[in-house]
Amino acid sequence: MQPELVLASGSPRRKQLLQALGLPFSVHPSSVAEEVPGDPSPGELVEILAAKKALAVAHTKERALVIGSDTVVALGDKILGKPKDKQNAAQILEYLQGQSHQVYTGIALVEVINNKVTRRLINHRVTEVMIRNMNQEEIEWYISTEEPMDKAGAYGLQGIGSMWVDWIDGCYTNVVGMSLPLLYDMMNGMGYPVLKPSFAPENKA
Ligand SMILES: Cc1cn([C@H]2C[C@H](O)[C@@H](COP(=O)(O)OP(=O)(O)OP(=O)(O)O)O2)c(=O)[nH]c1=O
Repeated sequence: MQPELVLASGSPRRKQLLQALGLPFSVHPSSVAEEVPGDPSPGELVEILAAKKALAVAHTKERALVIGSDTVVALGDKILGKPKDKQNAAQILEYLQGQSHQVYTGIALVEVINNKVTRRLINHRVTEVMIRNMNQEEIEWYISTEEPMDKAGAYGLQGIGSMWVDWIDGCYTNVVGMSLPLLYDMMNGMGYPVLKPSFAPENKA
């Protein structure tokens, strides 16, 4: 039986990114709480959460390679996820604007064979992003588009938010939700060559 490639994510961006690989896959969002005890660094946090998401879905599979991912934004001693509400989105944008910050995205690959987790590989990448100064009118207008509301750091580099992103240093897809060069390396490293795929066709049922 061929393994199924499964994306353990409800993020439309991650689905679009994974489609770029041209492999058949299914989407099974996980419903884990995005909380981690202690005081992890941003890199540790995104790796732990990516693994948590992938493992939760892996436990429901018989034979699969499950991909989990998590993105946060870090500036100074603050780690920022998605805004809680519009007021919080404004606070985050006010905090980020005018200086560069780091976007961390973790990827976890979990292999399941005969209902057992056989292997896991976890890693992350960091990209530096510079958001230029935004005035009050720009922040309010941007939030009224709703784009910031489901994104770490309250902006979308791939969308309207790009108007205020002066530059990035590092991997673009890492900011948008999943570094494709990292995923490519991890899949190849785990013995699932992207260019010679052997996954089961997508189950449409
Ligand atoms: C910084 C940034 C983040 N994002 C998104 C990627 C992620 O979807 C989201 C961060 O939230 P996550 O908690 O990483 O992911 P999610 O809740 O959207 O999906 P799931 O947990 O089911 O995988 O922010 C962008 O789309 N563009 C950007 O420029």
